[in-house]
Amino acid sequence: MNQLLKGIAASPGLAIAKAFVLKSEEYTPVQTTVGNPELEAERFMNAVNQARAELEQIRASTEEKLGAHEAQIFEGHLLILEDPDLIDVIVDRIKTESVNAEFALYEVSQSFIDMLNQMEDELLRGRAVDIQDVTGRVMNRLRGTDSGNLSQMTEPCIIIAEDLTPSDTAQLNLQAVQGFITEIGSRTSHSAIMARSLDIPAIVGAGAGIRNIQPGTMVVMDASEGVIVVDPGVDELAGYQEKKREYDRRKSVLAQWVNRTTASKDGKLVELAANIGKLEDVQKALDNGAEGIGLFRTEFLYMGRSQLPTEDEQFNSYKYVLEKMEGKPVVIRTLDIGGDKELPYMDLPKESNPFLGQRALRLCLDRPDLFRTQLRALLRASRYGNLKIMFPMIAVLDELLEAKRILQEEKQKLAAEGVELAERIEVGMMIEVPAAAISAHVFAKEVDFFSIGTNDLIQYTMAADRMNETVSYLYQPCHPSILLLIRMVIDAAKQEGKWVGMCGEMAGDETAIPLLLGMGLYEFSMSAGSILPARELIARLSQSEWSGLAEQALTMHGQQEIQAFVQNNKKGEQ
Ligand SMILES: C=C(OP(=O)(O)O)C(=O)O
Ligand SMILES: [Mg+2]
Repeated sequence: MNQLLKGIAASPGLAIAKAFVLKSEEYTPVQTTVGNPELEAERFMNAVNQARAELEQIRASTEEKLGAHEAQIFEGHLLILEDPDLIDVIVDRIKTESVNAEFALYEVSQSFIDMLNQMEDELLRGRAVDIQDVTGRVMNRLRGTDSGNLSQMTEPCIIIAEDLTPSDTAQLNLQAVQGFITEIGSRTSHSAIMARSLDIPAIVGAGAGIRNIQPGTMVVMDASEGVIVVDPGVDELAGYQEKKREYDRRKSVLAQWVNRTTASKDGKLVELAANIGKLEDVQKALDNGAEGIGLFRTEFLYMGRSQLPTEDEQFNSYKYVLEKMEGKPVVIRTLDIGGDKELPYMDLPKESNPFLGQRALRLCLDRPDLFRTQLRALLRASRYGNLKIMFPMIAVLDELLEAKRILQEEKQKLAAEGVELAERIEVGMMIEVPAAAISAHVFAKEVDFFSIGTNDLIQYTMAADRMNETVSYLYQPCHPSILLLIRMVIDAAKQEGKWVGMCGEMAGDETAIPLLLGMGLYEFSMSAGSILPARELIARLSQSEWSGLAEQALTMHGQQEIQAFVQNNKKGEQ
C-alpha cells in the first residue's frame, strides 16, 4: 500500500531498495534454579568473554573504517564488561541465589538501565543505551541467538528498525545496506552521527508508522528531506530513480574537488573552511575537502552535560581538533553562550531580550574564572597545530582590549609554569555587531584577522530575530546594507594588511559567494556539505570581473534586484 511518512533527516542521500525489517525482540527471562551455580557463573563469564571478543573486533574495524575517535564508543562498551558493579554483582547473584545467568543478567542490568533512564542528564541517559547494547550482546551469547545478521546481509536493502545501537550501525554491511530508517532517535543520537560518518542515508525518529512496513516492500528514502515513500507507484518510483541518478552524478562530480586547492578562474586563491561544533565534525570537514576550520563553536563542549567542562577536558578536545587538522588553520571561538544557547546548570538570570543581553564575550568578561579556564586550555593545546583564537560578539574596543589583556596574562602564567606554547597564535574577532563593522578600521589595528558572523550581523542590522519565522522576510544576506557593511570590514582589514573570513551561513550561499569573492573575502567557512559545491562554483568565477560586478551590486536598492543580477551574471560564467 502506497504510503508517505516523514522523519528527521539525519544523514543526507537518496536510497531506493527493499525493506529489511529488524524486529527488536522483547525477551524477559524466567527465573530458574540451577543445580551447579559455579558452573552457571562460568557459563556467564564465557558469554562475557565472547561478547568482549566481538566488541574488540567491532572496535578495530570501526577504527580502521572511521578513525580512532569514532571507535572510542566501543572502548566505553568494553569498559562496561570490566565494571565490577555490574559483572561481579551478577556473578554474585548466580552463586548466592542459584539463579540462571540470563535472569541474573537481566535483573541487574535492568536496574542500572532504569536508574539511568530517570536521570535528567542526557549523557547519563545515553549510558543506559550503552549498557543495554552491551548486556544485550552478552544475553545473545548466553542464549545462542545471533545478533550478527546485520553484517551478513547480501541483498541491497534499507533497514527499518525501532532503533539501531552504535554496534549495530558499525556492523552494517555497507555493500548491501543502502540506508536506514528508525522509529526513534534524533539527529544527535549515536546512530545518526555514525551514519553521517559512514556517509549512508539515514532518517531517524520516523515514528510508529514504520512498524507497518512489510519486509521486502519497496521503499524510497529521500534522506536529505526526511521523506519516506513506502511501495511507490510506477511513475513515482521512476521519478525518484531519476532524482537518485542526478544525486549520484552530482556527488561523483563534486568528489573530484576534494583534494584541490580553491582558486577562481583567474587564479585568485581563497580558503574554504568548515564550521564545526563537535569533535565528530572534524572528520566530515576533512572528507569534504576543508582547508581549515573557520569556526569551532566551543559552546557545544559546554552543552548537554551537568557541569562546566574542566580545563583538561577542554584541552583534550582542542588538541584533538588541532592534531587531526595537521597544521591547517583552526579558528577556535571562545564561549558564545546566551541568546538561544543556554546552559541550565549555570543558572544565569533570565533576560527579557537575551540576544541583546549578556551574551558570549560579555558573559566571559563578567565571569573571568570561566574565561581564563578556556583560554588556558586553548593556549596549552596551541602547540599541537595551527591555532587561531577568536572572540565573539564584540561591540566596542574596550571589550577586545580586555579580552586580549586576560589572554596575555594567562600566556605569561603558563610560560612561567614552563608550559610549552606555540610560537605564534593569531588572535581575531568576529564581526557580528553592526557597531564593530562600522568601527572595523579601529579594530583592524588590534587583531590578526576578522571573521564576519552574518547570522548575527544580519539580525542586528535588520532588527529581525534570527529565530522568528514571522520576520524572516527581513533576513536578507544580499541586502545592500549588509553588503556595504561587509565591504567596509574587508576594506578596513586590507588597509592594515589583515585577512578577513566569514563564518556565518552566508559564506556558503551560492548567490552571495560571487559577490564576496569580488569584494576580496579571503576565507569562507561553512557547513562541511557546502564546501565542494562552493569550490566548484569559485573555479568558474573570475575574481577581477566579480570585483566590478560587486561594485555595481552595491549601488542597487534591494536584495531581489541584487540576487537577479548575480544569477544573470553567473550564467555567463558556466
Ligand atoms: C557564525 C555566527 O555565530 P553563531 O551562528 O554561532 O551565532 C554568526 O553569528 O554568524
Ligand atoms: Mg553569532
